[in-house]
Amino acid sequence: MGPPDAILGVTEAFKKDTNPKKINLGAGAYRDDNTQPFVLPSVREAENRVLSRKLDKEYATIIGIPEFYNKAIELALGKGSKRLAAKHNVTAQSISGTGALRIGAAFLAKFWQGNREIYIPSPSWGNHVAIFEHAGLPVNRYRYYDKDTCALDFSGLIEDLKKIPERSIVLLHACAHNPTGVDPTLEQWREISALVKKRNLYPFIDMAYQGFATGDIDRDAQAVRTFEADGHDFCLAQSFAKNMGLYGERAGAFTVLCSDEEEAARVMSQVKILIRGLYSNPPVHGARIAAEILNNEDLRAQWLKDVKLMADRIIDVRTKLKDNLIKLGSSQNWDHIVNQIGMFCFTGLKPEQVQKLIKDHSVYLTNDGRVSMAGVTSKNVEYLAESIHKVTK
Ligand SMILES: Cc1ncc(COP(=O)(O)O)c(CN[C@@H](CCC(=O)O)C(=O)O)c1O
Repeated sequence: MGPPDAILGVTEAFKKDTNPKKINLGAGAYRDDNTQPFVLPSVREAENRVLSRKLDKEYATIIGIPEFYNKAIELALGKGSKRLAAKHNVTAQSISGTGALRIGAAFLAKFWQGNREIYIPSPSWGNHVAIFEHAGLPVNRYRYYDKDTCALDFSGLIEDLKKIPERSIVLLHACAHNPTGVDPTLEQWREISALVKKRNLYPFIDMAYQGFATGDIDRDAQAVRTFEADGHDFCLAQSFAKNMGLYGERAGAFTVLCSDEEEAARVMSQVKILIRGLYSNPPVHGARIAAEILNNEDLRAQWLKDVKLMADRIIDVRTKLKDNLIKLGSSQNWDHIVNQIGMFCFTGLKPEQVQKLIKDHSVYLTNDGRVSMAGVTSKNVEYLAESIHKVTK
């Protein structure tokens, strides 16, 4: 019997709890201030428009719906991208962000001729290890988080990037790092990019939260655009689960940024062969909704308002949680709750404290102390602060 998933298993345990005060801070899925799932108004309207066209249910192409994947990569690189204009990108629709990572893992496992290891941050999203190991790529780590300061361990990151064997693959979170909520500054991204170039490392950028970190889709893409501007070739995984709330629709995109159009044509041929053998072709409905938003200015404008509303609510409850902990007289420094960004807060709670929160207070979070801030609301934040205070004083 295998163990429950470290992240998705938290929600299963939460559902079984009968305590009316229970709080689910497990899976990184946005909730409104009433802890309800939120279907973005832009998504509802886009879906209505798609349905009104009474489209067929035929297979998409192996690489999906062009109106979706062409706009997805443009969202990431920006309308002025020189590499897009030069057709250096190989972009395919994927089964959300996980699927994009999996195509990339399969592609690199088959064709990468450099050092056949991928280095991911310590810590990283729990599923990264399984995705790359299932594809046959050994996973190693580089330092990323300083648990004493609850902030980026930039010197450790740089030191490790200097030691990683040349031509290794390096996984980078574009924004809203999961689970720490700690991102490099733009200046630090520039240093990371220069070092990755100098050490001849190959970047695989995971952008699962574009727009969700700051509420600004361009600002959240700065790391990706810095790497493009610096001339890197790289893989990119995009998810529209969080920033469009299309969790169950599985809308994502996978890109390989190649050296030239000719290489892109060869890479595209191989990506198609891999996808065909993995799942043949992707689901159409979610991609049609996302395409409707990305191709229609009125819906895109509404979407930008929707994604900012989500990001702003998260930022608001971060402040409320910290203020409540201070009001309770907590002696701990909780600055990191407001300094961290995106869906998650890496609280610093130890596993034994997490277990007490779950067992004694019905507050559910992952064992590493990660809190999905989306589960915090103006109604439960006081109870949450009291519970955290009781297990940390
Ligand atoms: C960094 C990162 N990459 C990729 C994904 C995959 O997202 P897709 O849904 O496949 O587009 C997630 C989702 N992580 C969230 C959601 C639950 C999960 O899949 O673990 C989380 O960490 O709670 C993520 O945090």
